[in-house]
Amino acid sequence: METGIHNTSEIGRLKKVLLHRPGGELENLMPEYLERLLFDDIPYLKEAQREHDAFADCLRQQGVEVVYLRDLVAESITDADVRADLIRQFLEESGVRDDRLRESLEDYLSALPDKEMVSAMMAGVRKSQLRTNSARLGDYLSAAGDDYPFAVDPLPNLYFTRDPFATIGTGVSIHKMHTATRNRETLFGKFIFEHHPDYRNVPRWYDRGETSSLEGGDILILSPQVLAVGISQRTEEDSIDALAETVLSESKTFRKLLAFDIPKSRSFMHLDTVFTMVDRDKFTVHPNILQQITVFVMELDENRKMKIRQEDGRLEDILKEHLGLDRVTLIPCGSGSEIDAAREQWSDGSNTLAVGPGEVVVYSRNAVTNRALEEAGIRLHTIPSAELSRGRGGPRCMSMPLWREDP
Ligand SMILES: NC(=O)NCCC[C@H](N)C(=O)O
Repeated sequence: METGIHNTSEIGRLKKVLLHRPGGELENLMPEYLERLLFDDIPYLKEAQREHDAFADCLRQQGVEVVYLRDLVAESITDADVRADLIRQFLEESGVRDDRLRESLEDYLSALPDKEMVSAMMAGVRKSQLRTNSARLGDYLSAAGDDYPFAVDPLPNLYFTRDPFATIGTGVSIHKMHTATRNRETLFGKFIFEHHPDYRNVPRWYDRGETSSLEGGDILILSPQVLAVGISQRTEEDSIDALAETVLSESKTFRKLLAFDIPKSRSFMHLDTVFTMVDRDKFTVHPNILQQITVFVMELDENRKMKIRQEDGRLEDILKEHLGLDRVTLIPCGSGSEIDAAREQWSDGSNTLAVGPGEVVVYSRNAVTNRALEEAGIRLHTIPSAELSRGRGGPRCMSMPLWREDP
């Protein structure tokens, strides 16, 4: 049972991982609000949970300890003050302004045991769940005259535990997210890393109070010395400057940060939607963006001043040089077919989770890419993916390593 954080690569043997089993938040998705909530479709919850359980079982079979976000948050509620603080901040960040509504929500949440309360926060609260509780609130709701059905919005993207915070080395970066809907998720990270007995003392590389956005899907740990971070739709250059400054000067091992400038678009929202590491010298990549990636190298010089230079040349050669490898193989999503590449990248064909060097978890639906990975000598653990993939994230997006062996 490891405590604390140890994550020095993408491919070291995975020992402990954080997941979130999708819950009631998916049953609070409505067609009119999908875009704002970053979904393209509404997954069928029961099936999504079955698929997610298969993912967790697959990881356990590989010797990985699986912990769940809801449990870590509940275990962070170490006393009544922490609990009251969590409720207060949650309602404030959920935009609850009216006193009557806030009181009613406080009553509703306070009456629940810790785990159920956390699940209720994650699921969101329908106004209809409150109406019967209080006549005073009923008056407010009918007077307010707005027909928006939620008192508190759901957090449907929580099962993508990769994004709101990220473990790097022995520390954590807690993120300011690009969108308001996902920014609320990071409050759970704040409470875990402030109060959970196993995690409260870990170093902090970035914080949710920063002014520019950074999301975990953009952060890849290529080696104990080299980080890669995407400049993407979700992660801004200023955040990378700040992260580089802290990690390169304060962490024990990291010496370089490679900033990957990728196209800013919904389908390529994070670096890990187009590029993941599958072995010491092998990567899967979406071929359509290879020509559009620019890599910048960030390093501290002998006076501890940040130096940034742009790399020219092929991605393989840049990776070879900075990782000290003799050769690098890029395995294209879609295996050379433009059509399969586009279709399978949309369903996260390039978003693999390594459980050890050369061994990755992938979605079953991406058959063309999966065959290419096998032909390149990668061992696959395939998981079902009809419903989970509707949220636009794959096995890497759905997991946050807490402990990996060194590569
Ligand atoms: N690392 C990732 O790429 N995560 C996938 C996040 C999907 C989610 N619907 C989002 O748009 O943020």
